[in-house]
Amino acid sequence: MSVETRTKSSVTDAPSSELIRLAGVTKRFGTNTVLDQLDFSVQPGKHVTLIGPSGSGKTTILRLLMTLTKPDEGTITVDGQQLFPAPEKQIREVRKKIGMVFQQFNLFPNMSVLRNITEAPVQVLGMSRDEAEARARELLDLVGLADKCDARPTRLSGGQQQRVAIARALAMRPQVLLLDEVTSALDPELVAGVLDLLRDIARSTDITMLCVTHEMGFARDISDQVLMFDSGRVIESGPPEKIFSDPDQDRTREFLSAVL
Ligand SMILES: Nc1ncnc2c1ncn2[C@@H]1O[C@H](COP(=O)(O)OP(=O)(O)OP(=O)(O)O)[C@@H](O)[C@H]1O
Repeated sequence: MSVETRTKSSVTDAPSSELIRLAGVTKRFGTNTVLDQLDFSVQPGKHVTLIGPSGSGKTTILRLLMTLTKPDEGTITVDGQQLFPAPEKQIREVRKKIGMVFQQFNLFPNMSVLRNITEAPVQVLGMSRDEAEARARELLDLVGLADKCDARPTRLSGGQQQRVAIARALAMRPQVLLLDEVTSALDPELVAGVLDLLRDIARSTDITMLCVTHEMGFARDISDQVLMFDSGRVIESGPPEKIFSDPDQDRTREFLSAVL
């Protein structure tokens, strides 16, 4: 794969700093405390998977990082720059470092596949249209859709739409890729192809991944670290071989026995 400049060879074995840090983050919806004094950090180039029961707050963390919602308390820092609280201009700068792929693809239905991918690099990064298109074609090749440049997303299968969404996220050359249950809306026969693509991206680039998934095999394959959530807190974290085979917490064991 040739995702420019972000090959594994540029990763050192011991990343020196944190790329993402959440400190004392609390998020409430009305009287519902969804995240409760949450602390965790992610090192550059690492793949961290969030697992846990429905409603435990996993998606809310990704939405906070995307600035789609704000914390009630605490700080969030990305690449040394504070995201909350911070002035608008700084938030926009930090946001450029983060790409997200959603469960429901969220493509623009009235734009071609190519335009879906080029729009943000042109509008947000100020890239020339020629450069953005060259990059988009390279990414479409990467995700196996080189022949779909001119198609409308609605003419594509769910799996193909999700591949376009992955290409669109990568087009911004993010340092961090957030993946929110990206195969949950797909027909079962399309799931493996999308997960294989993400495995390839995880293996062959140095992009940092924060991933919410119910696909435990995928989590086991790509993760450097798994965080087990329950009621807005991380109740256990560790490498996948530990969490999936010999967790410390009964709650983790109980959750895994229900989903594996
Ligand atoms: N905009 C909102 N308004 C009110 N409550 C919300 C909102 N967004 C999320 N919640 C509540 O916050 C809690 C955590 O939701 P979140 O989506 O983060 O959980 P999750 O762990 O990702 O769950 P799932 O695995 O089902 O996606 C849930 O109780 C949810 O109902």
